Amino acid sequence: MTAILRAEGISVVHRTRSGPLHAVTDVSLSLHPGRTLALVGESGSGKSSIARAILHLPPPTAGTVSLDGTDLAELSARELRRLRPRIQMVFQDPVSSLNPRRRVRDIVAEPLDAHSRTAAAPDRDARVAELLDAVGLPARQFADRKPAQLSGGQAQRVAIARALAADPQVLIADEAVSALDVSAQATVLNLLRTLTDELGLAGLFISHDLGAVRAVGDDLAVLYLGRLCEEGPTEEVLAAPAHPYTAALLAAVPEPGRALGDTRPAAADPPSPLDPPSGCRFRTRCPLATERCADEQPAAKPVSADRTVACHHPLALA
Ligand SMILES: Nc1ncnc2c1ncn2[C@@H]1O[C@H](COP(=O)(O)OP(=O)(O)OP(=O)(O)O)[C@@H](O)[C@H]1O
Repeated sequence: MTAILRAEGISVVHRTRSGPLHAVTDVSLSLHPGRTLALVGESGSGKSSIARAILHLPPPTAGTVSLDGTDLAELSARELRRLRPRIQMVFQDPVSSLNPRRRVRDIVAEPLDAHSRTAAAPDRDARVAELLDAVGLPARQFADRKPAQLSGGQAQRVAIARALAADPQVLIADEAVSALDVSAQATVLNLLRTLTDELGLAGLFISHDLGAVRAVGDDLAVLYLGRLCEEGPTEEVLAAPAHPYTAALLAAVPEPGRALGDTRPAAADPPSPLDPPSGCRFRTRCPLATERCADEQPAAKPVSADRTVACHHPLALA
């Protein structure tokens, strides 16, 4: 299967007053039409930094991002501006991402207006109605509302309709359901799933919540302190995690060490990306860590046909 978007070996280093902060290190991801990759990790693990690097906002410090075979680094500023709408993003806080003074019909039409793709007003209205329909908001009822007259879930669906108006190939949802109540979460997760299936979009679903990931991601990539721990089909990874960190996340307890039946106290907080541990970044919280883990960064290795893990002591697959 050919990927529509490839990020290869990307690193993101933020300059801070305390020195360089390694938010993302040597991460590779591929997104495929009609599939969604869920990227999961704790707060600060570098998820949003990856999303911004994919859009070249700004470009990654190292590595390449290519869309449909085009390396974004080879484009002029103008070409990049023209290509960027092919990758649309939906953010965590739907209400603040919508202009409070505009009506839903004008918000959804923003990408159409920007590119003057639809000349006549009736065409614009018809397209807006179609897009609102696609996200389950009947135009008759919603087109004239303002953001304040929408629930959080409805506002998020308007943001998704606006993203679709740009006719994207890739849809990135960055914590797009985290701020919603449980039933709105389910609606938006189902919608994202349907849209990738029906429109053949390639999805990147970013979340700290494994429950949400289970509902939407075909494939799962687990991020810890800026590095990928493991990757593979979501159901397989969740049924039998190969990386101790994934196992700890799944056990859903605050102390990963305890989740694995270890009695040593795990480090209370994840280490700082200003001074990440040597070798494997998870080793300071990992009950299976040995000296080798401190000395040597584990490379990503295949553990089955379509799964990889970066660990010196991977858990046995059932
Ligand atoms: N512009 C910036 N300047 C300096 N440091 C930054 C910047 N943006 C992010 N960081 C740092 O980079 C690391 C990764 O942040 P990022 O926002 O990518 O993580 P995240 O997984 O998306 O977390 P969250 O879910 O909390 O947003 C964090 O330590 C963060 O403090």
